[in-house]
Amino acid sequence: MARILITSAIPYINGIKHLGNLVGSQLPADLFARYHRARGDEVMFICATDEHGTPAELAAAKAGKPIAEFCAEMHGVQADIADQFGLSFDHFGRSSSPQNRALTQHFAGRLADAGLIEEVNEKQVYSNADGRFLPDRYIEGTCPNCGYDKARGDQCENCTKQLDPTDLIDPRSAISGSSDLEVRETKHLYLRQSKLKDELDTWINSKSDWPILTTSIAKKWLHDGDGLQDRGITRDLDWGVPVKRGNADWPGMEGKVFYVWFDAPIEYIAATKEWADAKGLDDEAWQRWWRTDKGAEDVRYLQFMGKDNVPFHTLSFPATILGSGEPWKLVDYIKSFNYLNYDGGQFSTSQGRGIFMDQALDILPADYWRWWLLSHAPENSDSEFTWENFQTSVNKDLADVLGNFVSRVTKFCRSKFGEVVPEGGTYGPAETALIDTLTQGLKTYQDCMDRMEVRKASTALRAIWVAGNEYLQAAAPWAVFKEDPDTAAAQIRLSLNLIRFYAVLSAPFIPTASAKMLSAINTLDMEWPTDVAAALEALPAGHEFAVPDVLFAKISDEDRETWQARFSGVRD
Ligand SMILES: Nc1ncnc2c1ncn2[C@@H]1O[C@H](COP(=O)(O)OP(=O)(O)OP(=O)(O)O)[C@@H](O)[C@H]1O
Ligand SMILES: [Zn+2]
Repeated sequence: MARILITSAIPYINGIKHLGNLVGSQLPADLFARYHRARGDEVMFICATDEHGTPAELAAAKAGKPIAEFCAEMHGVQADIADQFGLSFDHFGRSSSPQNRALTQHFAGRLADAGLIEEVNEKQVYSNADGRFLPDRYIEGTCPNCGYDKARGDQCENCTKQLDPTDLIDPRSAISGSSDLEVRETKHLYLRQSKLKDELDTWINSKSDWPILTTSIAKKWLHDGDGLQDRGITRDLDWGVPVKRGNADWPGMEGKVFYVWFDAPIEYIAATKEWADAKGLDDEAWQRWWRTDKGAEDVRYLQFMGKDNVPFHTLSFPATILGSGEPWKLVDYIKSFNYLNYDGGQFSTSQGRGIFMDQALDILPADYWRWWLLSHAPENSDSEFTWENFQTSVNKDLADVLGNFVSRVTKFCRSKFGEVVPEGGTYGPAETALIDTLTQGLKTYQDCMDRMEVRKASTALRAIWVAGNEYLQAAAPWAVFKEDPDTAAAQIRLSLNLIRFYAVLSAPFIPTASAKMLSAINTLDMEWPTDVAAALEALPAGHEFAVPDVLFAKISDEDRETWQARFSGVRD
């Protein structure tokens, strides 16, 4: 039994996530958490909400709520939707937790002691009307390059030129619109990542099995231009982890907080402590996942995220861990994703474009989405959600192949033998051939899952479903029954057992349908098959079952058109 630690990139708190966010982080993480549990591994699956930073403050202000209240509420909303999507976190924490506050301050203290933090005096734009420093992207003005009048202080969206806020003509606050701005001196802490460059480079180079997307992004940041840059890890904000050096105050840093990207990955660890605390367990319970001096040396740690998160997970967070000089567990494998696009454009939270998790569940159960998203995961390139493709995939894979098999077998059995696994007959060459095909198919499926190839795994699983359908079609028990009911009984006995086999193998992808299949087939036996022939005898003759309701309804052209129209605009 292996021990597998899995973390999903933590979703930002400012709103409900779209399907791109889901397939780029939480959903594939859940797929592998479920798979490893099914294989008998001990799994710790951690996610949380990412709650600090200016966008959260602005979202709270827009909602007319104090920030702490807003975050608590949104955490509840996200937790509930995650649950409805079947995301099987062991703990869904909050980066604003006291555990994360303490641990973030602890890491900062260790890094400072190791000489890896530099105090830098900077000039930054202060808005008198807003009573706060403005992050670069909250300063708007006219682009000196192209004249676009809504250029941001970090970049002009129109001509893509990288800017400094002081480059803007007629700068104003993007929050209040006020042009009463001034440049003030302020002090910030920088993480001296450049000092760890060689160590990080060696570590990345040792990861020859990582997705190219992951290592190429890491290497670009390590080597392009002047190489790995030091990174500001503090901000002049109210909402965040107060800057402290361990337990001690940090002179000159009063009233400042750590930058959200410093504390967010630390929350993976802190959330595991939240889990232990919530269960009334001692520190040993979470440290055995995270401290190599306390039992974590045999843990395999997998991270999941979209491509924009890769630099922080390949460089900044490892710099924090390595720089601390303490025996914290480093990630073993980073599964990163390209982007899922929506119907000819991008998903966008700020513009409300695309399908959001709550809306998706409003129209169809989670498994329809899970199947489509995972079987079209943007692994090797960006991929695109279109309603046509979604309709085709659901109707063909789920309704015609898997759903139809379950329905035909159970209904035929009920009509000829009753709702009980029939006895009599023996298996012949067709059954032996099927078992061979399934044995090969199972191996392929496991290999893909073990290599963490999501799309290929879905293809392999589908091929396993198809094999059963083809067998049933060729065996034709409905025709055989008239002449030779015993042989038909053997065919149906095998097919009913296949339903259990399918439920077990499919559970990581479509857990709800899988549970429905198991409940119809009336068994709690979810043992992962090692020997296909034996697995197909789990339900003996005489075992009772019930014909389930329709597993997957087909999507009609009318539904597709209605939904396409409904989701063509922006959400309010
Ligand atoms: N279109 C997308 N396809 C796949 N993954 C995505 C997509 N957009 C964001 N992600 C990933 O989703 C995860 C959660 O993202 P987060 O909540 O931080 O939102 P975000 O990156 O700000 O996205 P958005 O700006 O669309 O809200 C991250 O790992 C991110 O890389
Ligand atoms: Zn411009």
